[in-house]
Amino acid sequence: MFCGIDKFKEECGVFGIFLNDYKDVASLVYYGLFALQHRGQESAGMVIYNGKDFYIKKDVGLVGEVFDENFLNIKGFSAIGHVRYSTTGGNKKENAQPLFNNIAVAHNGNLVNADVLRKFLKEEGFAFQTSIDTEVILNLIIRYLKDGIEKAVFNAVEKIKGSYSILILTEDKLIGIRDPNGIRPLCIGKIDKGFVLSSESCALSAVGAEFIRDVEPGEMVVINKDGLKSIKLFKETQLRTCVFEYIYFARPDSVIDGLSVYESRVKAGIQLYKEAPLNADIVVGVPDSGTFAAVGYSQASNIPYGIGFVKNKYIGRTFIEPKSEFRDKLVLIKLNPLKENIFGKRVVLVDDSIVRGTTMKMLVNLLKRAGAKEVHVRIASPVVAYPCYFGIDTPYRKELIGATMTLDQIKDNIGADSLAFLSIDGLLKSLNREGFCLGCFNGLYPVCAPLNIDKFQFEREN
Ligand SMILES: O=P(O)(O)OC[C@H]1O[C@H](OP(=O)(O)OP(=O)(O)O)[C@H](O)[C@@H]1O
Ligand SMILES: NC(=O)CC[C@H](N)C(=O)O
Ligand code: SF4
Ligand SMILES: [Mg+2]
Repeated sequence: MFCGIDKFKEECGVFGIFLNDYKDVASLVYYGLFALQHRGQESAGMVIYNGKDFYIKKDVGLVGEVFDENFLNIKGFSAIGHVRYSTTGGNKKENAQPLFNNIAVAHNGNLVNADVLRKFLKEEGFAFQTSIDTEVILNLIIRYLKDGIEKAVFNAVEKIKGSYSILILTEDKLIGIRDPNGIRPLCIGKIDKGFVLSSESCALSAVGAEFIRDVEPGEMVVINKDGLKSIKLFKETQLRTCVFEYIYFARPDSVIDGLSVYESRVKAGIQLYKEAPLNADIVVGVPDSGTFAAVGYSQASNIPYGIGFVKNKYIGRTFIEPKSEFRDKLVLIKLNPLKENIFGKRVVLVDDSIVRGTTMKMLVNLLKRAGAKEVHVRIASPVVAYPCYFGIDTPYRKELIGATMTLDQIKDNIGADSLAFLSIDGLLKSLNREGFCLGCFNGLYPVCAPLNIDKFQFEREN
């Protein structure tokens, strides 16, 4: 798959629908998952309920590859779907979500105490079919199911720690839960005589649903034929949305917890100019996610924005990575500099983030070879110096360029004429509110993070 773990990987996306009519729920979830494809490209899956039976389809691959016409023609009342980027447990068919055992569960996030709970459940006789943390959630719910699904969910979330936006599908209910810190997004939409739950609002538009609101941190929403009810699962909650959703992960046409992702990126670019101004001839953004901050930097500086790179639009994230000496040069087939705009110019090169620094090093080099007189790098987020434990597959700390080098060393390493990152204060100013997880920038996480993290910890047990 694309690039191995050499940068922050996306997370997962969940999408669910509950209708009072017997309709094409499979197609609707398919469209929803398509709109969330950027959140996970390893595997996809869906569970449909037609009033009598559950139908399940999941596999490794993209949304467009996993579901066939026969499956998508199944009609029903409700369905949930998932796109996965693995954080606990490898990328294989058994680990694809939703998980199913009379109820279906789809999870975005990562548990930090899955190991203890898995051991506890195994001692109680629960069998595990997968090596993912999500199965702990499913088995905990099943353990308490005799008291009814709502009570079972309540008891299960009391035990799990970490980040989770979860969808649960039963014969008569669609349930959505967001962890007490609201680390991963989840929102509610209205469609015909029913409701939609989605990781991001961009997927609501894809099915013609109308955005109602975000699920609150620590809230459970239960949807059935009588409508939607809300239950508070925790006494104490706080909003700590992952700030990287705004910086890089989420689609720019989504609005998360009241903030437009697009606007937050443009504003980060404006703030970046205020903190690190300079004179130059052209502002260039790194496609895709660096583009918006570049527009902001250009607006604030009055330096014209120009296209600096042409991106090969067929380079999906499923690009097979050849195990060859050219591995490091993958970016060359993704982005090609536009000499006409670059030659002889002082360029401000803006990207949303630097993780390992491999992308930026090559892009600076490409611009210089295309005749740029100077290349000044501006990054619209602070230095990533700590890993993430909450649903992002991060490189180890020693592989983060910001954890091992000073600013000057990074500048020299990537070959830039100057380099500046947005400060944490500046980032918060551009977002214009508080209530974020900033763990990968300051090492302070909303939930105690484990000392050792091993994505494949359960692989060896099965
Ligand atoms: O420092 P690095 O480890 O090289 O990673 C940082 C780069 O990775 C991301 O882009 P990515 O290529 O994943 O996707 P994009 O096209 O959506 O921006 C991010 O936007 C940076 O450009
Ligand atoms: N990226 C995610 O949200 C992953 C969800 C879950 N931890 C898994 O590995 O499947
Ligand atoms: S550590 Fe970083 S990537 Fe992980 S949830 Fe917090 S802000 Fe997001
Ligand atoms: Mg990028």
